[in-house]
Amino acid sequence: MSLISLKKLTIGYANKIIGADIDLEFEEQQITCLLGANGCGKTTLLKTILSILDCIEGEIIINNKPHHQWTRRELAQFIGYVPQAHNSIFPFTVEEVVLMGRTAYLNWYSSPQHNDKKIAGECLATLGVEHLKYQNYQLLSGGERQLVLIARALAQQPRFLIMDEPTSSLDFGNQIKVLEHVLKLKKEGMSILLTTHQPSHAKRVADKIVLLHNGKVMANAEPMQALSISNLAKLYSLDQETIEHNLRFLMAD
Ligand SMILES: Nc1ncnc2c1ncn2[C@@H]1O[C@H](COP(=O)(O)OP(=O)(O)OP(=O)(O)O)[C@@H](O)[C@H]1O
Repeated sequence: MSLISLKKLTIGYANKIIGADIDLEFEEQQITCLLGANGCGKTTLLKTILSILDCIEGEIIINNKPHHQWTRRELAQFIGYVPQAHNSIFPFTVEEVVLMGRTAYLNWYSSPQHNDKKIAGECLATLGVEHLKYQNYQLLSGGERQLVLIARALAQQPRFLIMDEPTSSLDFGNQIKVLEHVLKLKKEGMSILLTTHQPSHAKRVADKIVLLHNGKVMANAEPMQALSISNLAKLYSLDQETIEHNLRFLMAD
């Protein structure tokens, strides 16, 4: 079953179209990886699905309901979001940042309860960063922040998880831990859409790979088919020999 459908979507900003004619289906309990060159519009697409940005044309159907019929609260319970790691303006503790993931389940007048704190603690423990709980989020390293933002999205307990370059600041061990965790979440029933600049990461976890190029979906297929040498060469504007030569060193097989 398709959890999210994008129909003839045009995405972008005022006076600036970034992508058009985007037709995609995100299935239940599947991992989709979105790849494309810097600036091709991956984050713009994610933010449009999340209703952070309005779509210029077309339609987004979420769980059989047009996205404009969803309230912010309903959407936050359905879709979790891991943005690219960023600084916080206020000196929140790590626990407070993760508890923000529980906001969708709180009334406007209520503060997080014991159960919310328990869930936040469990999410931090799952990612191996429970020891950071009372630290100032602003003082964490980029990789630590990234793990905390994943914990915050897990605290949302969403059905669909959107992750924008979730492994970009992580050391090799934590990259593997996050990829393993993504596979575990899928096993538990979650659907995931993530962007990455690492074809090997996409190959490791994806059921389906979407390549975004020049504002269009260039490929939407199973990993082996999507990650062909000719597709990668076109996507990253390199010749096929250079891609082939380097993949021998960079990919596992
Ligand atoms: N608020 C904005 N207003 C106008 N243009 C923007 C805005 N935000 C981003 N852009 C432009 O939209 C284009 C797509 O940006 P986007 O962040 O979606 O790319 P991306 O594929 O996620 O890039 P990267 O891989 O480098 O993170 C870029 O040319 C960027 O400069």
